[in-house]
Amino acid sequence: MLRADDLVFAHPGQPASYRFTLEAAPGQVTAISGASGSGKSTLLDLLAGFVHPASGRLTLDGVDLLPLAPEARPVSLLLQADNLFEHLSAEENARLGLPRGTPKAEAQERVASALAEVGLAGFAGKPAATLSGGQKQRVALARTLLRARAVLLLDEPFSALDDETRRTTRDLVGELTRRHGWHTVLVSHHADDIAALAEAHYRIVEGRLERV
Ligand SMILES: Nc1ncnc2c1ncn2[C@@H]1O[C@H](COP(=O)(O)OP(=O)(O)OP(=O)(O)O)[C@@H](O)[C@H]1O
Repeated sequence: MLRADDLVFAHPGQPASYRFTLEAAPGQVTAISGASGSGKSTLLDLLAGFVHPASGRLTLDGVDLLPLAPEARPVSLLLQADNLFEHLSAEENARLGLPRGTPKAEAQERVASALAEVGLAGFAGKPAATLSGGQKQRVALARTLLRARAVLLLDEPFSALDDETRRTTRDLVGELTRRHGWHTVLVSHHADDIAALAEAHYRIVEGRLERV
């Protein structure tokens, strides 16, 4: 279980502070909604370690995450767009999820398997710049698979996609979350995405997370 207990944070120069408490279970999508400017990205930044709370606790299965730098946290982050290096191929982008020094043959096999799992077998050599928005998100998910981190943070990951692609990409996120036991935290202001995907839903109101 990913748990945030009373994480207190204020942006420099802002008088009001946030106080976030939430639980995100493995194999489930936990949705976060809230008005523009309510603090959704700030919450993800706290979970990822890009900003530090003044007080509170953040644990994954009892392990304290707060002392860990962002790259040492068991956390992957997927944004609305711009998740890939455009000049690299699908395969090269996905491979960035593997530890440096992974033997070449093993890396090729694991990248091919991850691309197949996200429905992109046959796309390995394509430059990212030539992929559609949905295909790019799938490559980013393949990289996340290879990273094998227990927490996946998604910041409006379907917003740049057309309706049909958003449904299939959304279904894929749900499948991968269940299959790999990810603690997936989805920031979205789309009620239909939340209804289709999330087992739990919090809304940010006046700096607090309210269970919906
Ligand atoms: N680095 C910063 N310094 C000061 N204030 C900031 C900083 N980053 C964000 N804020 C402010 O904190 C508040 C919350 O911002 P945040 O980006 O977390 O909201 P959000 O809910 O993700 O909004 P949106 O839905 O519009 O993306 C906003 O009022 C924003 O202006």
